[in-house]
Amino acid sequence: MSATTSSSSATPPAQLWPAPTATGPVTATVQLPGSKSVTNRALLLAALADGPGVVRQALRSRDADLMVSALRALGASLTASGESAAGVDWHVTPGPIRGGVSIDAGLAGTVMRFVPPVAALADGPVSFDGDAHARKRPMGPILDALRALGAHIDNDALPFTISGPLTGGEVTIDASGSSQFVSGLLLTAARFDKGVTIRHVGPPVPSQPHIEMTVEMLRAAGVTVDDSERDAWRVLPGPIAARDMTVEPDLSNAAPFLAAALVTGGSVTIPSWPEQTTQAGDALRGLLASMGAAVSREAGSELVVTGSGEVRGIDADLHEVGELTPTIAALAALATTPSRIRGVSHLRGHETDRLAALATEINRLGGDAEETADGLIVRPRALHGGVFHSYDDHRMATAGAVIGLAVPGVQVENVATTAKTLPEFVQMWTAMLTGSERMGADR
Ligand SMILES: O=C(O)C1=C[C@@H](OP(=O)(O)O)[C@@H](O)[C@H](O)C1
Ligand SMILES: C=C(OP(=O)(O)O)C(=O)O
Repeated sequence: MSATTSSSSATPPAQLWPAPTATGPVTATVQLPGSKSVTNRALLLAALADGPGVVRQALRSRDADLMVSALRALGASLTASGESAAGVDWHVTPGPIRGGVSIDAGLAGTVMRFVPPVAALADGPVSFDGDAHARKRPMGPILDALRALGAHIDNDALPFTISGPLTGGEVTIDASGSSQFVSGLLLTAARFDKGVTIRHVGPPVPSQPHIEMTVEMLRAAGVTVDDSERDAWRVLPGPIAARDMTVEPDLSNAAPFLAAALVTGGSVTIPSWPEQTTQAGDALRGLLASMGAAVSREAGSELVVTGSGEVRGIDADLHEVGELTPTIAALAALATTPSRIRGVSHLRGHETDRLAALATEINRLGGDAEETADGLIVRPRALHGGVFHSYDDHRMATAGAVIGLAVPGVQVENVATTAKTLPEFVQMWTAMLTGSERMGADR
């Protein structure tokens, strides 16, 4: 049958979600499920540990499910209990690391960068592939590093096959494209015979808090990590202790909900905001205050963000917290004064080229956004309705939802892509706007 007569071969129509427009100030308490970054580190460390462990209130999402499948394929046993809106408790029993398997990384940076070092310890070759766009995400520096440490790898990006043995040792790497190159090597390094010493040479490494998260979680598992020298990390070989730990709520996924307080002049409360955390989302407290919000932390560690009805522009270097850029850019598109976002050229290697995507989609709605070499300039201009494309990027989809709060007629294409880290996004967003007192996960 020819393509023109086969309905099954036709491109399916884009799924458009009418982003709800707020009819007044939002007042809501939003409980967020667990952090993607903490969940996927915790699962991987549990699978490499010296005995059975538990990861509690873990995120259930596409990226987390991909990590679970990858670790199972490599020989760990993971069983779920207590599944609720708050997440799931994973009981993880490590096993001998098994080769001869294929891993699907989807579009998950934490799978494509964190799992190959584990696979290099397997007793046979392990193949990796992912979504079409995943093949474009930068992998070269971590694959070169694994080669330098002893592994054989047949490509410089997805798809590739990796085989050990990997002994570890010293390696120099340019991690300016992604902090995940460093985190990926560090997470497994204690299991390499010689441990690992990583030296970064190149423009500054982004997302330092995510590297701190890696180091902190390794130390909590009894691993010796020396990060006293700038741009160098040393992990001694040794056991990774089995733990029983609980995942913090995902503070980066709080961003669009907190942004709703600014856009509508309302108030959004996030319970269980950690007192101390390495999550990038903690920077929202300062960023949203600069854009005009009143931000307070209440007893019992609730975070409350209250908008005045006016969103102010911002000049911010988001190099350390790049994953907050889509929400900040959406707010900038609704602001009364110009904004400049700097330091985030590495976002071109995220789920999509986020700088190009944000400028294109804001301008498609009548806005005035300009890409720079390392960020965006967004100037105030009245927006109109239209389709906001997500590019299979969960944070683009939620950025479209934020704009839709203030601009009637915004339709977000493929909002289902939010399943990467927050499968309940649409229900939680709708509940926030319809005034349910508490919504989201019960933590
Ligand atoms: O290690 C992690 O969990 C992450 C590190 C960061 O990656 P980059 O350093 O590539 O930006 C961040 O943007 C990503 O969402 C999650
Ligand atoms: C960059 C992101 O994800 P990943 O872990 O796939 O790199 C993100 O969640 O913003």
